[in-house]
Amino acid sequence: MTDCMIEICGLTKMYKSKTAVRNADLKIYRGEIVGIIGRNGAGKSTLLKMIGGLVYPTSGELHFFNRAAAGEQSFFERMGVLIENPGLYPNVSAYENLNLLAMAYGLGDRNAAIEKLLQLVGLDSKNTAKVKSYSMGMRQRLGIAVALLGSPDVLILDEPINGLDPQGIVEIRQLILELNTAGLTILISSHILEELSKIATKYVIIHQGEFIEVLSREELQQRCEERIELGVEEARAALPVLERELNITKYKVVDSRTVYVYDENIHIRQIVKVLSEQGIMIDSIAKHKQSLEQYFLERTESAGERHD
Ligand SMILES: Nc1ncnc2c1ncn2[C@@H]1O[C@H](COP(=O)(O)OP(=O)(O)OP(=O)(O)O)[C@@H](O)[C@H]1O
Repeated sequence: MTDCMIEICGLTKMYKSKTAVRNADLKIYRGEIVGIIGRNGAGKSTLLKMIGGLVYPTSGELHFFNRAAAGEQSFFERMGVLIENPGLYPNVSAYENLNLLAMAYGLGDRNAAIEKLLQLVGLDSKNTAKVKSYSMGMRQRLGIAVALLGSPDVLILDEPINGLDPQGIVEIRQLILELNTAGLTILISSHILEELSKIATKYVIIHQGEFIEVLSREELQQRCEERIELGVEEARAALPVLERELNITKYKVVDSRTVYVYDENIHIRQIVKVLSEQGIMIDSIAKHKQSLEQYFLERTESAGERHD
C-alpha cells in the first residue's frame, strides 16, 4: 500500500472574518515533493503552519501517517518545519547553533548527529564563523539542518528559495532533491512556479485560500507542452485522417470540435493540406506554447477574485 503521510480534509483557517485557507483537501504520499504555489497572501504559509502544527485550524481534519493511532504530538515530532526566517543564534557558529538546539531537544550523541547534519546540508562543522556573517544561502542551509534535527519523515519548507541568488537557488534545490532521495517527503511553497518545476512531483495551486488545481508533474508538463490547437466542424471526422495521413498519435480531443495535437514534427500546413484534401472544414488552427508562469497566471486569473 502506498503510504499516505498526510491527509487534509476540509481544512479551513479564519483569522477573524478573513478566510486564509478554505476547505482544503489533499493527500500527500511518502516520497512526494509537493509544491504549494500561490501569489502573495494566497494562504501558503497558513496551510503549511496548520500542517506543521504551528497554527490551529478553525475547522477540518488533519490525519498523519496512514491515520495511524498515536498521540497528536508524536505526529508533529515527525515533521521538520522551516517557516519564515530560521530562528538562529547570530553570534555563534553553525555547529553551536545546532548544539544549543540539540541540547534543548535532549538529543543523545549530539556531536555525531550534528556533524552528520552539517555534512548533509553542505556546511563545514569546523567553520567557527558566526552565523551573522553567513550568506542568505548558508543561513537557509542551516535553517534546514535545524528542521532536520529530530530526524523527521516530513520536511516543510516555506519559500526556502526566496531572496537567494541564482547559485544559492541551485544549491538549495539540489539539497532538497538529495533529502528526498534519502527518503524525506517534502512540502515546499513558492510564488514562482518555475522554481518549483525543477523539483516538485505534485503541484497544488492555491488562490485566495482555495485549492484551484492539484496536478502531477506529468500533467503540468502536458499542459505547458507545445501543441497545435485545431478547431474543426467535427473532431470525430478529422481524427482518422490525422492518424492515417500524418501518423499523428499524440493528441487530445478537448471537445467535439477541438483537438490538440502534440507532435513537434508536424507543421500546421501539413494538417491544413490533408484535412482540406479530405473535405474537412477547419475553423481555426494555431500553435500554442505556454510557459509555466503563463499557465499559473492564467489559472489564478480565471479563478477570479473572492471577497470575504
Ligand atoms: N496572523 C494573522 N492574522 C491575520 N491575518 C493573517 C495572519 N496570517 C495571515 N493572515 C492573512 O491570511 C492570508 C493568507 O496569508 P499567508 O501568509 O498564509 O499567505 P502566503 O501565501 O503565505 O503569502 P506570502 O507569500 O505573502 O507569505 C493573507 O490575507 C494574510 O494577510
